[in-house]
Amino acid sequence: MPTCTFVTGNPNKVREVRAILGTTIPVESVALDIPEIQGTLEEIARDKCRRAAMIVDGPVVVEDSALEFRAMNGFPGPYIKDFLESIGNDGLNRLLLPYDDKHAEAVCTVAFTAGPAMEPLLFQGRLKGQIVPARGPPRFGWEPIFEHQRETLAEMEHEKKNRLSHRYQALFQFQAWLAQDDNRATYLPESQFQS
Ligand SMILES: O=c1nc[nH]c2c1ncn2[C@H]1C[C@H](O)[C@@H](COP(=O)(O)OP(=O)(O)OP(=O)(O)O)O1
Ligand SMILES: [Mg+2]
Repeated sequence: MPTCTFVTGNPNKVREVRAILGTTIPVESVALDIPEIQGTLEEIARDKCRRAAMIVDGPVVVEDSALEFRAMNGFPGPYIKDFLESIGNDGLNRLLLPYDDKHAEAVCTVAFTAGPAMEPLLFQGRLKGQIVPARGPPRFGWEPIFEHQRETLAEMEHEKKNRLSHRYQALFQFQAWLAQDDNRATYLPESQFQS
C-alpha cells in the first residue's frame, strides 16, 4: 500500500491530516519535533522539510502552522507555538486588547520533498477568523479563541473543521498536485506515492 510519511511532533495534526486525506493517501506518521528556524512561513516550512528528509532519508511531508493577527501585521505568525505555551489563549486575547481589529488568519504551509537532495515543494492554505475569548473544549492549541463565522474551531464538529480549515486548503492543493501523473513520475519515480 503506498503511504505518505508525515513528520510532526503533534498528534492532533496527524489526526487531522489522516481525516483530510482519507483513504486516498494513507499517512504514516513519524513523531519527531524538528527544530524550526526563524523566517518567513515558506522558509520555515522548507527548512523543516529538508531536516525531516535528512532524518528519514526519503520522501516526507511536513507542515508549519501560523496564526497571524492583522492588527499586528501578521505577528505572532509562525511563532504562535511559543506564545501559546507562554501566555496561553487568554494571553493571546490580551495581546489584542489595545486594538479594535481582532481579525486573524490561520495559515498552514505544507512542504513536500522527494528526498534529502531535492528542493521542497510548498502548498499553502489560509482560514480567516476573529480572535475571541475562549469558547469550546480546549482540545487543540488555539482552537477555542479562533472564531470562524460565529463558531470557534473548538465548538465546530471535527468533520466541519476538516472541510474548511487552513490545513484542509493546503492539503487539497497537495492532493491535486499528487493526482497529476506527470508530477508523480517526475518527482517520485519509484516512490511510496505510486499506486
Ligand atoms: O488547526 C489548529 N488549531 C488550533 N491550534 C493549532 C492548529 N494547528 C496548529 N496549532 C497550534 C499547534 C502549535 O502550538 C502551533 C503551530 O506550531 P507548529 O510548529 O506548526 O506545530 P507543532 O510544533 O505542534 O508540530 P510540528 O512538529 O509539526 O511542528 O499552533
Ligand atoms: Mg513545530
